[in-house]
Amino acid sequence: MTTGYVFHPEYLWHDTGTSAGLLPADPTAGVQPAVHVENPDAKRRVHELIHACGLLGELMVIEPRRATVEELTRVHTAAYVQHIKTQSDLRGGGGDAGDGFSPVGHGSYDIARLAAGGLIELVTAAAHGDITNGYALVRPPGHHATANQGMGFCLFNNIAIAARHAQAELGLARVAVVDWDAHHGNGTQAIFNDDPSVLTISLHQAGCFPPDSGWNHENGTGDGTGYALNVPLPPGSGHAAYLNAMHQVVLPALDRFAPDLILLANGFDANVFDPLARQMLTAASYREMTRLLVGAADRLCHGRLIAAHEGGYSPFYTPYCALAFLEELTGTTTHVTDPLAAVVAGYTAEPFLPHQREVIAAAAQLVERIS
Ligand SMILES: O=C(CCC1CCCC1)NO
Ligand SMILES: [Zn+2]
Repeated sequence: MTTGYVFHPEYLWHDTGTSAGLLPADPTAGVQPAVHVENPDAKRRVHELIHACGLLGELMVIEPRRATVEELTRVHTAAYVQHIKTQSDLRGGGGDAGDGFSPVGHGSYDIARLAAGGLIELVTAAAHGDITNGYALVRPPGHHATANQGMGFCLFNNIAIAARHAQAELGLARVAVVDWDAHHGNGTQAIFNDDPSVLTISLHQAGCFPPDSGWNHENGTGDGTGYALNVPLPPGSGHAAYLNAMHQVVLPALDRFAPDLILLANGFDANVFDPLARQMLTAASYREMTRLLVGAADRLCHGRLIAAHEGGYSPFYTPYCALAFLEELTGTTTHVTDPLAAVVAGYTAEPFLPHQREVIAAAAQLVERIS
């Protein structure tokens, strides 16, 4: 079993500026400049930990390439692609992808193409049997980007572009997208909303971002009815709720859909220390969730599970969540264990609460619409 790995220094050069964490600085309005929350640090530290603990040596490094405009426009409008390029050409950066929350630095167009191209190279390697599964540690993230709008730090929808490439070029007709980033995978859902060949399943903190998005009734439209599932978990949801959602919704949906490829929008921002959400997952939670997803991929599609890094903003804890994920993906262990496991042990003990059970049951009822 071989796990592919995509990383590139340019991903760290996507410049999100000195916005005050989330918003452009505005000193006269009292909005102080600050390093943007979607900055390279957490991702750099993930890569450094993978390297320092020796796991990098277990991975097949796959070189990314820049996605072509043709590959981008399988998902995005030509006008939007051009918008990102125009914003990226601004000397000194300061551009935005469309919602005021998604900085486009000088040169970010080519970096975002390299992120999407990294996913394309991984799914290609999996389709050719060169790797079983893989992980693309990319910036900028993608799962909020719709066909014509950047959103939530996302420029191009890396996962959606890879899904369309897999269908168009690699003969992988049925693609399942699981999104366990803390925020709703609205962009991916919108892109495939009327398409039964792509199943989207999003587990996220209810109503966190985008506002008023990712509710149970969002179940696909037209021919795609039944092929979008949402599990809007209440704030404070942790191990028990997420593992129940995996068992009651994600795995049964994947079994019914019988995908040729599983893509994972792999955000780690549902972790207990993340500044942009209020969930309580730990490295141990990600380990168990990954174990289940790897099992489903082995059962359904020759192990073909390709993950794209999305959110995850705690520079000190995200690396341990990512390492736990990668150890399960590769079927190996390293000498590094979560040094905060004892600190968060009580968090994982939170009970599975009725209001969480209700959300999961509502999503589980929709699974039978999948055929
Ligand atoms: O991690 C993210 C980005 C969420 C933020 C975007 C603006 C406020 C919350 N999306 O998955
Ligand atoms: Zn997120």
